[in-house]
Amino acid sequence: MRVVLLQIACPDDESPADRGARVLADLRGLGAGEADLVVLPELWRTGYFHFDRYSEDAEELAGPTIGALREVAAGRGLHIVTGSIVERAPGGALHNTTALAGPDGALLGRYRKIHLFGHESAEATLLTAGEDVFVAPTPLGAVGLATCYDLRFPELFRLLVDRGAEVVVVVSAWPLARLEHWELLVRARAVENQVFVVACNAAGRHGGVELAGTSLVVDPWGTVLARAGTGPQVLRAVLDRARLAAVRADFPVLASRRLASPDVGRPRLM
Ligand SMILES: O=C(O)CCC(=O)C(=O)O
Repeated sequence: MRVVLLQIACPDDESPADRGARVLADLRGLGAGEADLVVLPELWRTGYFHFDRYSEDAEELAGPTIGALREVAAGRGLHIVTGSIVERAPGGALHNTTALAGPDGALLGRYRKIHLFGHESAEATLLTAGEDVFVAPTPLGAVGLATCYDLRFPELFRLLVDRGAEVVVVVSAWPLARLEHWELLVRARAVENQVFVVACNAAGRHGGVELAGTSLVVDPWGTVLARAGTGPQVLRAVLDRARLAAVRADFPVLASRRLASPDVGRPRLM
């Protein structure tokens, strides 16, 4: 599987509409056969730290941003993890929502960020948390989705693996101030779950926050297959599905789990 990550900057002086047009042009410019899966970061159109724009920028899942990305997916015959939008749900609630589009333009599903971020962030007060984990079977392997702060919650990733995920795509707007955590957590989630982790971050500065960039593609052994710099960048990697099977067969850690087994009672508290 050839993956392409668009590590996008969201500068304050670029409107969401202009950014949308720029990113669509970049996507349409991808060479034929260059990618099987393209990934965009978290709230790339609005800019994660532009909390004042969340409400005016919110769209339905069937709105123009996801619609345009689905058209590109169909036109180029590739899967796209759309990065997230501020989704206005039918009942009016706002969510941080990422969609997966298939190579025929079909919407294969959507993931609403479960762990909303509240540290120096208004996200947790403006948005409503999702409740459902997301894994979709694709010809490329089973793809699970997670969003940024979710990285700090290993139980979510274990659930994704229990549901068959082979590749977990994490869309992010992770600040530079915690770059060390980002690298550590992306690799840890890959190693402990023996999955590929494709972590696409935003770059540059917006809303007064410097983002980390440093998008990463990590294999199920924890080996970094590709790492971006801190600026805007297109990052490429090739995922070999056989590698996942080999790691799990040669070093079957997941088979040693005790607390998930119905044969093991509740752990005793000492
Ligand atoms: O957990 C962190 O340090 C960053 C989280 C974040 O920026 C987000 O969830 O958007």
